[in-house]
Amino acid sequence: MSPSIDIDPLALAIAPPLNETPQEREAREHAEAEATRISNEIDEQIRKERDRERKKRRPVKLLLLGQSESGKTATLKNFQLIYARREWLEERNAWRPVVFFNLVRNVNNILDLLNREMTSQHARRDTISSSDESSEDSQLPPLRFREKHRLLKLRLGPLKRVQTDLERRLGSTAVEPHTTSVTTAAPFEEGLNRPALQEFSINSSNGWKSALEKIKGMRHPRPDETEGSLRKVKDVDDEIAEVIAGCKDDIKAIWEDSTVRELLNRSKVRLEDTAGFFLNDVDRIAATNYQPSDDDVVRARLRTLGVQEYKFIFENGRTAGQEWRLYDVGGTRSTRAAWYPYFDDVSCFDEKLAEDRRVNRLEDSYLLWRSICSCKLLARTQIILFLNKCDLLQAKLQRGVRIRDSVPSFGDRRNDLSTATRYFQQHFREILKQYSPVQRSFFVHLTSVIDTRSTAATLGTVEESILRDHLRRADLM
Ligand SMILES: Nc1nc2c(ncn2[C@@H]2O[C@H](COP(=O)(O)OP(=O)(O)OP(=O)(O)O)[C@@H](O)[C@H]2O)c(=O)[nH]1
Ligand SMILES: [Mg+2]
Repeated sequence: MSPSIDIDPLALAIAPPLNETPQEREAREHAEAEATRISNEIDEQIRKERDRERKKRRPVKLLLLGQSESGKTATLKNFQLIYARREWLEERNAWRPVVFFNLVRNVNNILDLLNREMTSQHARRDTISSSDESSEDSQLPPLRFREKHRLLKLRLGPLKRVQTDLERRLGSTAVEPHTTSVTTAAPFEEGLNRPALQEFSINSSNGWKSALEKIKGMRHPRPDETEGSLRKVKDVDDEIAEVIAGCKDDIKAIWEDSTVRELLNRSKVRLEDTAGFFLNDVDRIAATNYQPSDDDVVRARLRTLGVQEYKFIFENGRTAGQEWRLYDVGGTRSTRAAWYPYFDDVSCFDEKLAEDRRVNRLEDSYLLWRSICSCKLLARTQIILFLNKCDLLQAKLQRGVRIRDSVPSFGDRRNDLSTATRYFQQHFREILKQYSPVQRSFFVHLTSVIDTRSTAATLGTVEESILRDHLRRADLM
């Protein structure tokens, strides 16, 4: 039998030559050691590179903060519109009932006001002798309501039921709060009583995201759902669209009526500035075949409850494949939680918080900003300030509203957009400088996030800056 069977050919190949001299042996061993060292170095480099890649590929986390109605969710929608287009298109139609709901709510707000005024005119007429001469209203000529107004009220009556139906479907995210038990603007104050946990849970089961999921689920039935139940949902949708389409002319008539406009003026109600305003788009929306446009979706309003986590992978651009996690928090005082880049609204200097009418919105913003800047937990976090709703600020100033009437320190400065935004920015910058535990840069953008085109450019800059910060941290880790 041949003994070669036991010999490993590889061992044979790398075995030192049999007639090796001591010098040759030393040279060989030195070369082998050098080769091992280089190989280990390469392995180490590969390991480090992989590690760095892994850290860089960690999701970028972005927390959207700001008062209620300051435009956080609208900003998130802009991110989705630009960077996750496919998903956006899949979701776009699910916003149809939300736009219907917003439009119907606009109309019902007018009807409520009209009802109240007409009823109180009746009551005043009945007690004319005891009228209050000193009241401001009595100095103005009474509004003249005609048969037309009575008929409009009657014909638009079914929209009340439509609103109730939609409210039931969308859940509490469709209801705007008018009171709060929380009296602080600052979410990070020491000793602050933390609100009930359920308000803060991620993916809270009653926020706008789940309302949307529910609507989407209704359109794409689960396998266990019968065709009948799907048809029912579709019927309800179409029925609502038909009722609204049937009211189109009356909706336009009530919105364009000069007496109603005067009533809104006297009541200091500016529906154009309210969340989810669609009365100027009735021709398009009050149609049975209505499909929301991109802009409609950005402007549609559902309140955020708790914290809504929204994940997406960049589909295109330099960072395609990078995961981003956006946390969209509810902005009412009772739902303010752990907050990051801070979004705010500057058109609000003369407005009060919806949930607490005693509090000026700008004052509340300053307090919030201070609380975020001084928070030790966020000391090394990049903060980006969006001074949002600049379009509404511009319109307000053009109407002649004077800033100094609500903000005395504004003094005799020019009452125009650039002076106002410079003034507000300066104030936010000083707070940042004074209250940040560690010095940090001040990043600020003047925005109108319902303008998707200009917001795309802003978000490009923001993306760049956030990623740079993200990569710098990855290097430090
Ligand atoms: N005109 C105008 N409207 C805006 C702007 N940004 C947001 N809106 C509208 O304001 C309303 C409220 O915006 P949201 O994004 O829902 O506000 P939010 O900060 O998420 O509010 P919460 O969820 O209650 O905390 C929506 O109808 C938006 O379309 C803006 O720059 N200009
Ligand atoms: Mg929101």
